[in-house]
Amino acid sequence: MKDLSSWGLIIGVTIGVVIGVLLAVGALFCIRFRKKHAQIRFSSSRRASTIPMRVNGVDSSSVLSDSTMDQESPKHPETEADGSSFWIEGTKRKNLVSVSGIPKYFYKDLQKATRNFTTLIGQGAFGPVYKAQMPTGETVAVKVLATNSKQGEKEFQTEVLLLGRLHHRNLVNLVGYCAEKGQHILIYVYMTNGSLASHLYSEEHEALRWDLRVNIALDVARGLEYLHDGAVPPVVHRDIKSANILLDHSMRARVADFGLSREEMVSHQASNIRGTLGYLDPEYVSSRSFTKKSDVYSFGVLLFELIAARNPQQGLMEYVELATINAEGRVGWEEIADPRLDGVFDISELNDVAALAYKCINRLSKKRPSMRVVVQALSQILKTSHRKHHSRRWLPITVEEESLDIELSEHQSSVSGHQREESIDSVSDLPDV
Ligand SMILES: Nc1ncnc2c1ncn2[C@@H]1O[C@H](COP(=O)(O)OP(=O)(O)OP(=O)(O)O)[C@@H](O)[C@H]1O
Repeated sequence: MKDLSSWGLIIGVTIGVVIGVLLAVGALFCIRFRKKHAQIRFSSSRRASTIPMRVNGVDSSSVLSDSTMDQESPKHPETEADGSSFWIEGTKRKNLVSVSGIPKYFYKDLQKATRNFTTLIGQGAFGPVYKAQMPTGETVAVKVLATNSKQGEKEFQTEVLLLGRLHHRNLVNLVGYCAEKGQHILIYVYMTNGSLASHLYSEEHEALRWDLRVNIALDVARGLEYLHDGAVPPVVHRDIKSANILLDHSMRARVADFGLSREEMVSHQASNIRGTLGYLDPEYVSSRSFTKKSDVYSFGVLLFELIAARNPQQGLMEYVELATINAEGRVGWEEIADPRLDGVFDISELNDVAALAYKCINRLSKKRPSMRVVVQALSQILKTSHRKHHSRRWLPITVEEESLDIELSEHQSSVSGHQREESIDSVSDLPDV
């Protein structure tokens, strides 16, 4: 009897253990299945919201000619962990982030911020641009896509997708967009000092000092270098011109309007040619194939614009060609210097910048330097200028000279703070023309 009850106990315990093990295995299986299911759901939603066009240009950027430190445009202090800014909190559409990670905004809030679209800054080929005062006090530029433009639809999609992945301190970064009520709107960082063109050609502004012009050239070169060599895949701007260079409160320059493909920009004289007359690479015009070197050509024209303050659509290049008869592209460029400079510039520095510009506008694209080499050359020019100013400190100088010197060195140190050691010594080391 005792034997029988102990057998019963053993059998009972064994059955209990078996059931327990089966329950544990079942529970484990359930947990693993749920985890896996959740993973599949997560990755498929990520796939749906991520367009595999490019990885973020910043994360994937290769080492550029100047330091990659602080390469990204300055982050707003109130930047969320996911990288999207919430400086227009309350205006930004809640829980809605676009496919490109650029925050989406309500139309009615933008309407309010632009006082019902009455704060017009200017009108571009893309549509009108308004200044907007956000509830947080932040000022932004709001570009409303012309609704009657078919091409505008494409531009809008291209720009939001592309710009969402491009960030650099020398680019006019996109900070938001709105796609509502048939309207397509792009929101950009506001550039207080307007376009470079307005500073070169409008009497409303004081003449730009020479040192500022060289700093602006370097800023633009860095922005372009990032587009060419830092972004993955590379971006060719296609419309580098002084109207597309915008200046912030401290006169630092940023490249605007990249990623646009406007039909309105098509020259009326040569069909299917995109860009702006006066800046167009002649090789592109004949071959119809636009390359990074076509941007380099337009940048060369921009450098001459900075030197001479002459509009490329009003004979700048003819003026340059005349100057080369004597200068052979190396010296004597001071003849074409902007009269508003009043002769206040270092002649050898101006000749170096002009010689660089001349190499950029070589008719043969393969003889033009890359933007990386251009950045190196301009950094070198600025470095030499900075050194000259420092060595002059040992000579007796006037009070005015001293204050100008301090101002310049402050500006230069903010520029050179993120430069790496250059690998070329002078402009003459560039590919020969
Ligand atoms: N982010 C910005 N901050 C301040 N002003 C801006 C900004 N973006 C554009 N603007 C100004 O708005 C006006 C229109 O600019 P937009 O870029 O649309 O055209 P554009 O460059 O003048 O001409 P196009 O479209 O033919 O290239 C210009 O005066 C420009 O300086």
